[in-house]
Amino acid sequence: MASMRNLIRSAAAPALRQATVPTTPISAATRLALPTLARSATTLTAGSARVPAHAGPTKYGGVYTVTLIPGDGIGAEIAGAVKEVFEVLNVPVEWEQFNVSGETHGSESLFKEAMESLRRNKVGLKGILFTPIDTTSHNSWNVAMRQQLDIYASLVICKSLPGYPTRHKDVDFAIIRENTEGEYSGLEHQSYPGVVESLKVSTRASAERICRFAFDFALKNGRKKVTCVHKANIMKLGDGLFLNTFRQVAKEYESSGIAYGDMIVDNTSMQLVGRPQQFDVMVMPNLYGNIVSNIGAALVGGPGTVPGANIGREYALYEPGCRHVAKDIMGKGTANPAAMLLSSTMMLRHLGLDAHANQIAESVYKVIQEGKVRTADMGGNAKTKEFTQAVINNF
Ligand SMILES: NC(=O)C1=CN([C@@H]2O[C@H](COP(=O)(O)OP(=O)(O)OC[C@H]3O[C@@H](n4cnc5c(N)ncnc54)[C@H](O)[C@@H]3O)[C@@H](O)[C@H]2O)C=CC1
Ligand SMILES: O=C(O)CCC(=O)C(=O)O
Ligand SMILES: [Mg+2]
Repeated sequence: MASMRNLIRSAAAPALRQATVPTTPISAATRLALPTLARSATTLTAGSARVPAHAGPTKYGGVYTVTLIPGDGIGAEIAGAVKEVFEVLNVPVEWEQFNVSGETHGSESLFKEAMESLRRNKVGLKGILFTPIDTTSHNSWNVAMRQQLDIYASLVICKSLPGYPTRHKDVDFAIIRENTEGEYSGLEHQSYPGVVESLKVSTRASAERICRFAFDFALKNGRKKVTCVHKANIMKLGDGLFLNTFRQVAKEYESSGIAYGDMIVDNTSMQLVGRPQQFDVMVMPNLYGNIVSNIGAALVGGPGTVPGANIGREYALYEPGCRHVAKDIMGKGTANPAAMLLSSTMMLRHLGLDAHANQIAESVYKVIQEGKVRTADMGGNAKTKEFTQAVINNF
C-alpha cells in the first residue's frame, strides 16, 4: 500500500532554536501542561513494577516517523494545514499517511495497515473517521483505535482564547476522560424484540489508572483541584465503582495538597454553562467526557479550536478534542484548522520538539488574537488555507 503513504520529508532536522517562552496564557498552559502530561503518563505508569519498559517513538537520523490518518469530512483539509506548516518549518517529522475512511466498505485492510503503522511508530496524528449509525457497519474505528492501542486517557484542555471573547471569561479546565470502556464497549444485543441491552462496562483497573492520570496531571501542571464527574446515584454499581475508586486514589494524593471533589454529570453540565471557572481538572467515564468536552469547546472557541490527545502506556494519538468529522462543510475549504494544528503541537511536545511546538502554537494563538483572519465558525470569512497562510506568515 505504498501509494497510500506519503513519505514527504527527507531533509535533515534543522538545529532546534532556543525554546521561546510563550507569551499568551494559552501557549504557556499548553507548553507546561502537555509535554509533561504526555511524558508523565508514560513514565508514571512505566515506572511502576507492573508495566514493562517500552521503546520510544520511531526516529531515524533525527527524523521521527509519525502515522497520519487525515480521516473523513474535513480531515484532508485540516491535515493538509499541518503538513504545510511542518513543511515550511522543516519539522523533523516524516509522515506515514493512511487515507482510511469509515465510510468505505472494504477499507478494513487499510485500517489494519494504519494500526500496524501506529504500533510501529508509537505516535500518530488523526482527524475523525465517520461512524455510520446502521448496525451492518463497523462499531467505530475511532473507538477501535483507542481500545486496540489502549490509549486510555483522553485529554482536552478548554481555555479562554485571548482576543476571542465568549460569554464566560477566564475558563481554564482540563477534561480527562476514560477512553477505552464504559458506554463505548460496543456490546449491545436485543434480548427480546423491542428490548435492547447496551452494556456499559466499568472496571476498577481502568477507573484507577484514569484517576491516577488525573491527579498526576494536576500535580505536574500546577493544577489545584480534581473533580470526579459521575452518575453514581443512578448507576450505583458502575459509576459507583468509578467514584469509589476515585476517592481511594484521591486519598493517596492528599499529602500533595491537590483538592478533590465530585459532581453528578447533569449538575456538572449546568455548572459548566453557568460558572465554568469553578472547574480545574475533571475526570470522568467515557460518554460524560464526550459530552463535557463538547460543552467545554463551545465555552471557549468551538470545535475548530480545541485540541486533544489520547495517551496510553505505549502509544500516543493526537486529534481535535471535539472529534467531529464536519461533513456539512467538507470540501468547502472553510474548516478551522486551529484544533488540528494545536493537536499537532501537543504531538511535537510528546516527541520533545518543543521549539517547533511553541512556534506553531504561538502563531496560531496570535492569528486568533489579532482577529483579522478568522474562519466562519469564529465569525470570519477566511478559508482554511488563508488561516494556515496567516500562521505561516508569523514564522
Ligand atoms: N452531509 C452529511 O452527510 C452530513 C453528515 N453528518 C454526519 O452526522 C454525524 C453526526 O455529526 P455530529 O456529531 O453532529 O457532528 P459534526 O461532525 O456534524 O460536527 C458538528 C459541527 O461542528 C462543526 N465543526 C467541527 N469541526 C470544525 C472545524 N474544524 N471547523 C469548523 N467547524 C467545525 C461542523 O461543521 C458541525 O457544524 C457525523 O457522523 C457526520 O458525519 C453531519 C452533517 C452532514
Ligand atoms: O467514533 C465516533 O464516530 C464518535 C465517537 C465520539 O463521539 C467520541 O469519541 O467523542
Ligand atoms: Mg464525541
